[in-house]
Amino acid sequence: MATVAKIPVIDISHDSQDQAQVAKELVEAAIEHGFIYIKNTGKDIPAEDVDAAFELAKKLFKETPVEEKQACTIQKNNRGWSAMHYETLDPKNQRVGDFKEAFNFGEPSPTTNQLQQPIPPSIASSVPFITNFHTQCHHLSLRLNTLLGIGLSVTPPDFFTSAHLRENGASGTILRLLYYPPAPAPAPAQTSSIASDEEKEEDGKGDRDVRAGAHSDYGSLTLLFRLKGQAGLEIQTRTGEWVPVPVCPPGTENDPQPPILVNIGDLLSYWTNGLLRSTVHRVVFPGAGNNNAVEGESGQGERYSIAYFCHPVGTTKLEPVPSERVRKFGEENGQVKKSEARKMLTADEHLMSRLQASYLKLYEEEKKEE
Ligand SMILES: O=C(O)CCC(=O)C(=O)O
Ligand SMILES: [Fe+2]
Repeated sequence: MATVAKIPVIDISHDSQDQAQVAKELVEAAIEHGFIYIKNTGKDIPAEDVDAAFELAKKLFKETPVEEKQACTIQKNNRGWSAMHYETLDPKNQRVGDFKEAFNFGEPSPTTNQLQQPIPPSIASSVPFITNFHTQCHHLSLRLNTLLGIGLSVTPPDFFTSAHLRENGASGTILRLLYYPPAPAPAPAQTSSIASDEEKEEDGKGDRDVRAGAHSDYGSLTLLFRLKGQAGLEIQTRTGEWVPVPVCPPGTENDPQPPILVNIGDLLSYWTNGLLRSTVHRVVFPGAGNNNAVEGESGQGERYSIAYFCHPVGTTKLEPVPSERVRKFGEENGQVKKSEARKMLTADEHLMSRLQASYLKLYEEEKKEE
């Protein structure tokens, strides 16, 4: 069995807890691993709502006619449907796009609470549920931002939180439903040896599809919901190895839901001079010919996940955050000089540059039209 990622499990659900201590644990995990399990006790996001969100994903990916989804094809605003192979998260190494389908919901309008994008008629009755789930994730991400602010002694302590408030402006925040179909049947044996095929798979450049290519996330924080038994997510350790991230780490087996996996995105890493770590990860097909499988999980069947990509208000200027620890880290690691030289980006500019690299077709087509 595989050696699994050693990611801390943190419980932020008790109001009576020592917030400074929880904040410290969260920040240390964000620095060391870039990934943190948040125990899901159902207080922030009720267990039945997580179940309902996965039911909605099944309806969208399994029962909705493809024409309805096509009419909502993803746009430059990053909202809508992304068909199989449409997105390529690791364009340098992938020959084909990701073996997945996804649907992105942008933030509801702060004034009307409506989604501002086309929605397939088959799931139109679920719009109030989607906006509510979006808002529940928003509140959890605000709590995490507040704890990060406390843990990093940022001044004022609500610096991160106020940069993320919906009422302070529009952001690139997305709630994304993901569907990964079952593993394709292995290609018929060719004349080449099995060993060399395996070698090609090892470096991610094999013919066999990768579910989500190696990447780091773009925003500040990502909240990831997964289903028990469905393997596939791996992170890259500091020494370059790929290790699986179990859905239910020890101590969470009896919780109402698997923990919510939180990871730091590139924007927050950039904003903190690289102190908080944006860790590279991918989704693969563990199991066949690869021993990176977690006990009790399977990697060949279909897989669902739900990601909430949290972004600050688009106009936020990404100057290093006001924290002594961030400043010192930047100085010690030569980041400060670089940051003086670097063009000061806004959160929207930062996101745009990343989207262009992974939606090759969308931006190629637009280039031709220009
Ligand atoms: O499906 C997963 O487990 C992870 C997906 C992911 O990393 C992403 O969409 O950015
Ligand atoms: Fe990701």
